[in-house]
Amino acid sequence: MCQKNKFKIALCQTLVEDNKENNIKRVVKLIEEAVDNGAKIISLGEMFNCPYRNDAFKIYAEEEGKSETLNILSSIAKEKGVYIIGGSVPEKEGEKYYNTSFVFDKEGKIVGKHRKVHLFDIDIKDRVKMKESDTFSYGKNITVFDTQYCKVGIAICYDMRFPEIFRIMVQKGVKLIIVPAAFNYVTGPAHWEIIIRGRAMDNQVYFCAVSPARNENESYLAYGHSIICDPFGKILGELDEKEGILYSEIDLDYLEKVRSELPLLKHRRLDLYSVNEK
Ligand SMILES: NC(=O)CC(=O)C(=O)O
Repeated sequence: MCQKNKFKIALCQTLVEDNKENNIKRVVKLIEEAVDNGAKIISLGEMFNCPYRNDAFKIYAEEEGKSETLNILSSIAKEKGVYIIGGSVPEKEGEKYYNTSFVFDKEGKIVGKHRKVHLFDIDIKDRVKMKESDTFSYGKNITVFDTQYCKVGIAICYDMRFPEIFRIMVQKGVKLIIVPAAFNYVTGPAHWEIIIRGRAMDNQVYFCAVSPARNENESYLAYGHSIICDPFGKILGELDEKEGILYSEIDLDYLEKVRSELPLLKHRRLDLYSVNEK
């Protein structure tokens, strides 16, 4: 029996190739396996149906309401009675494109939609270059939604580097944060784990980051290493770079214990923190 304050989460780290149908087939297979293993909230990685390349985003983009990918996720969420965090997909709306995560509840309804708010425009010389803003427009919202278990916050990849949005999520009552993300072979080893442990520990939340698996035939080499960290900053599990599913129990009683024993959120000096920054 699933208690409301303890439940199993599954992070599906799938390989992404230049073939949408195959990408979706892989995702469906792993979601079904996660359901069979008792997961109640299941998340996919950033760009799970499309290679992480500017020249692919517009070709793979779909519109909400007419999207084959979203229809499939909605049907499985409903059929299996689970929440699905639909990683992210290239979304088209009018003339604009977004890197968007759609969230489905147990009835298959969209209950959350996050458009990446910080676009990944970087140039680490001779190693990794990406300019998402060549294709995507900026999202404008911080995204939280309710589940039967707790409030959940969603961000996408590069958003993870900006701590302000997670503190706002926590002020809104979030206890679990899920970030579909595709760090790479350079920034992953350097920053992935330290960011995730820091965000989990400062905000005293469960923090999950879900990557695609690494595809050595692609130009962008994803880091993989999907990970779950508890509210004390302890890593509960981490994959390597290959396809797989990471499971963990989320224990909201433990979260309350951490918050009451080490009351960081209560000890904040809100009178000191505001700055007029341009
Ligand atoms: N891919 C991203 O959006 C971010 C990333 O790889 C990083 O911040 O590093």
